[in-house]
Amino acid sequence: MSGSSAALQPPADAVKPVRHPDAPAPGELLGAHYGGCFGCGGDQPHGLHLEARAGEGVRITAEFTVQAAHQGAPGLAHGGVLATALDETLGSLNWLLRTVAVTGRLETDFLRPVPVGTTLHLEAEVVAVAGRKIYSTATGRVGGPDGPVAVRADALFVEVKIDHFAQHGRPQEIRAAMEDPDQMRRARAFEVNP
Ligand SMILES: CCCCCCCCCCCC(=O)SCCNC(=O)CCNC(=O)[C@H](O)C(C)(C)COP(=O)(O)OP(=O)(O)OC[C@H]1O[C@@H](n2cnc3c(N)ncnc32)[C@H](O)[C@@H]1OP(=O)(O)O
Repeated sequence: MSGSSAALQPPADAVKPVRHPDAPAPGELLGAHYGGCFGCGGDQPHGLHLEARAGEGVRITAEFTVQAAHQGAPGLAHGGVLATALDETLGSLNWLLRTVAVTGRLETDFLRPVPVGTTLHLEAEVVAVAGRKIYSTATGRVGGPDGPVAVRADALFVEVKIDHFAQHGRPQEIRAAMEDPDQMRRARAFEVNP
C-alpha cells in the first residue's frame, strides 16, 4: 500500500519540469556535491557513498551498497539510511534543473527488507514544478535495475538561494567549503540559471 499525502500533490498551476540546457549529459557521473555529505561525500567513512548519474529528461539513476555500518536490525539496512539514499537521489535532481533546493517533505514506503551487502538501484524523477516547489518521486530496487521495488518515496523540494547554506550552516564547515576551490566550482554550477 502506498500513495502520497495531499501535501505532495502538485497544485493546478504546476508545470512540467524543464531539463537545463547545460545539465550533465545522460550517463554522466555527477560526483559528490560536498565531500562531507553523508549521502554522497567521499570524506565520510560510514556515509552511503551514493553514486548518481544523469538520466534522460529530468531523471537520475544512482547506486548505493548497504554496508555493515548501515544496519538497523541484524544484517538489515536501517530505514533511516534507506530514506537517506532516496533523499540523496532526489536531491541529485538539482543538477538537472540547475537549481539549489532542499528537502521540505519526504514520504517513504518501505516494501521489502534490504540486507547488508545489497546494492540498491535507485531512480528519481521530477514530476512537476510550481514556483519554488519541486515535486519528485523515487524508487529503490534490489537484485538489479529491473528488480523488485524495496523502497520508494515522494518528495517536495523547495528552491533556496545558495546563501541558505552560509546562513544556517556551522561557520567552521562553511569557511572550509569556501576555501576549497573544488567546492566553490560545484556550488557555482548550481547557481547558474538561464
Ligand atoms: C553547494 C551545493 C549545495 C547543493 C545542496 C543539495 C543538497 C541535497 C542534499 C539532500 C537533500 C537534503 O538532505 S536537504 C536537508 C534537509 N532539509 C532541510 O534542511 C530543509 C529545512 N527547511 C527549511 O530550510 C525551510 O523550511 C524551507 C527552505 C524548506 C522552506 O522555507 P521557506 O524558504 O521560508 O519557504 P516557505 O514559504 O516556508 O515554503 C515555500 C513553499 O513550500 C511549501 N512547503 C515548505 N515546506 C513544506 C512541507 N514540509 N510540506 C509541504 N509544503 C511545504 C510552503 O507551503 C510554500 O508553499 P506556497 O505557499 O508557496 O504554495
